[in-house]
Amino acid sequence: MKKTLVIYWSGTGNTEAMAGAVLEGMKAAGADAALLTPDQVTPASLSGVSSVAMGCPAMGSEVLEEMEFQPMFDSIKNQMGGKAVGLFGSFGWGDGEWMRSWEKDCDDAGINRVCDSITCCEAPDDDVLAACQAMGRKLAE
Ligand SMILES: Cc1cc2nc3c(=O)[nH]c(=O)nc-3n(C[C@H](O)[C@H](O)[C@H](O)COP(=O)(O)O)c2cc1C
Repeated sequence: MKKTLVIYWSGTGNTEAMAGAVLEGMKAAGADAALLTPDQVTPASLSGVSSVAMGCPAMGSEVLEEMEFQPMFDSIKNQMGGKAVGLFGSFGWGDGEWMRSWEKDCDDAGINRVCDSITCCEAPDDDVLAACQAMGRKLAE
């Protein structure tokens, strides 16, 4: 059974709803899948994990959430080699710049992004939740 993770930060629940749908997809595909917030992530969390979905909304000025998520991401980004990764998150008024920057940061760190990133404006609708479930299934393949 594949071991997978969803790691997310959410202030008002929009990215949390996306994370829940990714987790559902992983479980539906038979993975041993867990949902973690940044405070729950340690280097040991990644041990034996083959795929990781990470979710964070656009915060600050088109950046990741800076108090919890960004430090957690910085602490693990060099341990993601060999893992399949997907990114997701909600935004409000921008054009998705935060996600493009995050993708570049991942690519520069050699992280293997295997799915198109999923973004949505504010709360995810049914189509977005279905796409999140599909991301989870793909990461559990
Ligand atoms: C402090 C703060 C900064 C934000 N900065 C941005 C931003 O730079 N660009 C953007 O599109 N949305 C921005 N937003 C809007 C959030 O990304 C949006 O409300 C999102 O749905 C929140 O997701 P969450 O419910 O998972 O916390 C910001 C929201 C807050 C509270």
